[in-house]
Amino acid sequence: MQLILDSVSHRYGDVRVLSDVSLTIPEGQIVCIVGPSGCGKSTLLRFLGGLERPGAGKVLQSGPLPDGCLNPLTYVFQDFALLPWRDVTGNISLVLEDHGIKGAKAARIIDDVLIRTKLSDFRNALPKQLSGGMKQRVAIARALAVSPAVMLMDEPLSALDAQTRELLMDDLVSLWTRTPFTAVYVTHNLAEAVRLGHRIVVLSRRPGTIRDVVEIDMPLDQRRAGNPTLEAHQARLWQLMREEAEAADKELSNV
Ligand SMILES: Nc1ncnc2c1ncn2[C@@H]1O[C@H](COP(=O)(O)OP(=O)(O)OP(=O)(O)O)[C@@H](O)[C@H]1O
Repeated sequence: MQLILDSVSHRYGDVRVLSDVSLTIPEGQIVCIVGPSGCGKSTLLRFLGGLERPGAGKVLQSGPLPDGCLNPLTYVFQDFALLPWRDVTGNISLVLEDHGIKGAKAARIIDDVLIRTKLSDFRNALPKQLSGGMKQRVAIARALAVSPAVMLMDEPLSALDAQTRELLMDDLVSLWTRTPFTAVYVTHNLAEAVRLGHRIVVLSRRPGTIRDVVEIDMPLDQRRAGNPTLEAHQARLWQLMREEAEAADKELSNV
């Protein structure tokens, strides 16, 4: 399934947040969204997920859902959003219980996502016993359990330290390489965007419009820190972001 934003604009009261954003999220790709603070990235994600409707324009879904899909769209948040009183298995089974899936069928799905996220040895751990990186793996496993058509990821690694972020990026790359998934990935971190994004959408300052779309056709599993092509993309993205961030800064200081 692919997601399409068609001329989406929105305002909250007097504040124009997004202006005429048209974008396609192709099946099997990770699309990163970057842009200065407050330009409407999370708002865009909420529109894509159907949590809110834009004031103008359309959000469309096209094409068939993946086999076994329980939720077409699922979120992964920065703060993990795990239930503290449920262990790893319990946190994952929750989303299956919502669909009446229990017993052997649930166990099969849970085993599969635990293997894919390297969590099999931690199935009985409570969230408080886990590091931040492991908690985010549980949140990713829970998202995968519903076989979503599109994962909507809002700064999923930004609460983690730099080393853990690296490890999680490696995990996301190997997850995608084994079974390509579709994701919209909001981040402030340009190194993350060039590592994980097949396509990187740069939004302008508020009201967010599409400033540029950068395509990177290097396979994810060949992208290494220090690669000159990636560094060139990152420098170009920073140039665009810098202009927008500086302009946004000036606007705020004039208020
Ligand atoms: N429910 C809401 N009601 C009123 N204003 C809102 C609401 N949600 C977001 N905003 C405003 O809309 C603008 C865009 O917010 P949004 O969170 O989408 O930006 P962002 O690009 O994700 O920001 P950041 O990078 O800081 O996370 C901000 O000015 C924010 O204060």
